[in-house]
Amino acid sequence: MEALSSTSVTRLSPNPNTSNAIQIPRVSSFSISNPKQNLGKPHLVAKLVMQEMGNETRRFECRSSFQEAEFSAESKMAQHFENAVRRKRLAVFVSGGGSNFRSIHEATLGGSIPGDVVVLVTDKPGCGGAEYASNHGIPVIFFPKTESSPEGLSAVDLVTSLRNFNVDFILLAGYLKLIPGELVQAYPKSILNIHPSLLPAFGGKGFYGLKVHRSVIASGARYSGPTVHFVDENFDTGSILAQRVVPVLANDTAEQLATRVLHEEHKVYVEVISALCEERIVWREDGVPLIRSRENPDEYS
Ligand SMILES: Nc1nc2c(c(=O)[nH]1)N[C@@H](CN(C=O)c1ccc(C(=O)N[C@@H](CCC(=O)O)C(=O)O)cc1)CN2
Ligand SMILES: NCC(=O)N[C@@H]1O[C@H](COP(=O)([O-])[O-])[C@@H](O)[C@H]1O
Repeated sequence: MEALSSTSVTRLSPNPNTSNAIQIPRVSSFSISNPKQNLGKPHLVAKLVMQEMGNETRRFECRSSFQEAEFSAESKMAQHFENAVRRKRLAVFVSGGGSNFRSIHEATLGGSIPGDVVVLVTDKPGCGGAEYASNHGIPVIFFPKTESSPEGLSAVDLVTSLRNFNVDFILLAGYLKLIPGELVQAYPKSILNIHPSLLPAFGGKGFYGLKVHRSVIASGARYSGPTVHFVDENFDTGSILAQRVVPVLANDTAEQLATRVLHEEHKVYVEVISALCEERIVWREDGVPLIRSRENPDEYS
């Protein structure tokens, strides 16, 4: 009887075009060295299929009649190593000054986000964000194509272009146009937006920039703050991932409140993008996304 020194495994590994490997896996293979294991005949090598049970719980199910194989410490380490080392490729969408874009870009350069901004997308080629991108050697794509701007890309061409850049995640940072269904479907659970109010309040069509802060002040709300959420096909209705609270002061102008909120935006967006790139987003059974703490993997926020 011939002993096997390794077991061939079919593994479902991250699809580079999705936020979370678990969603649309791509099949690859590797070996688990297993000197103690004797599966008998070589042609009866067990085919192991990794079943993704969420980011947290993973196990191998043995599809042969021989045995059920537990997810080994070694393969788990291999998975973590692969996730840890591959920097994610980011596309940022902007329409304005781009201070969130700059803070994201600086965090990628400074090491707090394990990813790289590989392309900037804008509907306003002359905006501050596009200028910053050009000055830093980041390619700029013009989107969308409209009657008044026929040089912009169509949604289908934008998806192709982002695929060509091997983009993993899309980050909206003050982008003021509706993201079309084609893009949402091409990047499931992989597009984030930051909005300058505590959603679901003060969101939706017409709520952007200073209009949001004016409405918050006029409402009498005593607290406001940014929300980071996944993008679905409507304005501001995607799953909420993180929020920060700031006070609304008695004599606030919209500009003062905007400055206070923007300060928090820069911090929370970088924190969330770090978690996304480190694959620390997990989806609760009811569909709410949570962030696993880097320091204490048993804690979620
Ligand atoms: N499919 C989605 N697309 C976008 C989302 C989203 O959640 N799902 N978020 C927005 C950003 N957003 C607030 O976070 C937002 C931006 C703009 C508007 C709006 O009313 N825009 C005006 C046009 C403004 C202009 O071009 O100057 C409009 O569409 O008439 C609402 C919400 C990004 N896209
Ligand atoms: N509804 C979308 C929206 O209002 N987005 C807001 O636009 C500003 C862009 O600033 P920036 O260009 O300096 O990052 C930010 O406050 C962002 O939350």
